[in-house]
Amino acid sequence: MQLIPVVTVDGPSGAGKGTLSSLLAKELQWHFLDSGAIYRVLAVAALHHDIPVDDEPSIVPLATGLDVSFETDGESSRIILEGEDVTDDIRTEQVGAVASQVAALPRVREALLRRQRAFQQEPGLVADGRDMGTVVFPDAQVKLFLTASAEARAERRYSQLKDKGMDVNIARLLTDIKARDERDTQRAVAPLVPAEDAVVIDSTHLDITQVFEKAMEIVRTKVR
Ligand SMILES: Nc1ncnc2c1ncn2[C@@H]1O[C@H](COP(=O)(O)OP(=O)(O)OP(=O)(O)O)[C@@H](O)[C@H]1O
Ligand SMILES: Nc1ccn([C@@H]2O[C@H](COP(=O)(O)O)[C@@H](O)[C@H]2O)c(=O)n1
Repeated sequence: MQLIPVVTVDGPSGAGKGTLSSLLAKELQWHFLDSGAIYRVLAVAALHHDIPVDDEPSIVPLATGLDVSFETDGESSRIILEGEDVTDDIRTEQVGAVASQVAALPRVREALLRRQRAFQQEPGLVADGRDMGTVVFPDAQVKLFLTASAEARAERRYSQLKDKGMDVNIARLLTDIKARDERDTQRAVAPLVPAEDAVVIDSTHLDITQVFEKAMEIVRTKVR
């Protein structure tokens, strides 16, 4: 049986995983899984339902029955949670921080596994996250680990949020990024770590096109 090919892109917050993964998915004409969006939607659901972020027994059923749909219409895609469009709401730094707390709960991660694996569909999948190559798709044909210095990532996030007209402070962003790195790398289950067979790309001094070309070079050698 021919396995449906998967390219995983893991790495810390703001490294450019989403940007790279969507470019790869477009180039290959494959599906795209933004697994962070699932954790972010769960964080918003917990906030909506007034569930404390460390209340694992209440968040597990919420994760299992999460009423979310990812609606794509040509170039644009919307995320609908319990009938409400949360596409923009999930992208705030506050929701990112809550998502990383919820994501540290082992049974919550377990509850979201099947939902993520369901994205592996013909003709292939590009999966973006923290544990795509280590836990969710351990048999992926290509595993990339995209990183960059915390300072470069904070600057990128600063420009991104400024462009959206948001009032942001770079020192605060750097502190938040370091706190998220600490939580994501130190958690007991599925910590952020490169898979043993991952190729590490440090994008600190690379622009988006250079990262994309490097990644495509690796993909071409492994996927036919
Ligand atoms: N190599 C790069 N050089 C400069 N800017 C970049 C590069 N890669 C991505 N960016 C910019 O950095 C910002 C963050 O990128 P992106 O959202 O892809 O990161 P991410 O790793 O998916 O973050 P998160 O895990 O928090 O979702 C975006 O504004 C993107 O355009
Ligand atoms: N596979 C994943 C993806 C995400 N997380 C956690 O969710 C937070 C938000 O993710 P973004 O990629 O959208 O920034 C992130 O900080 C992780 O804590 C995860 O654990 N596993």
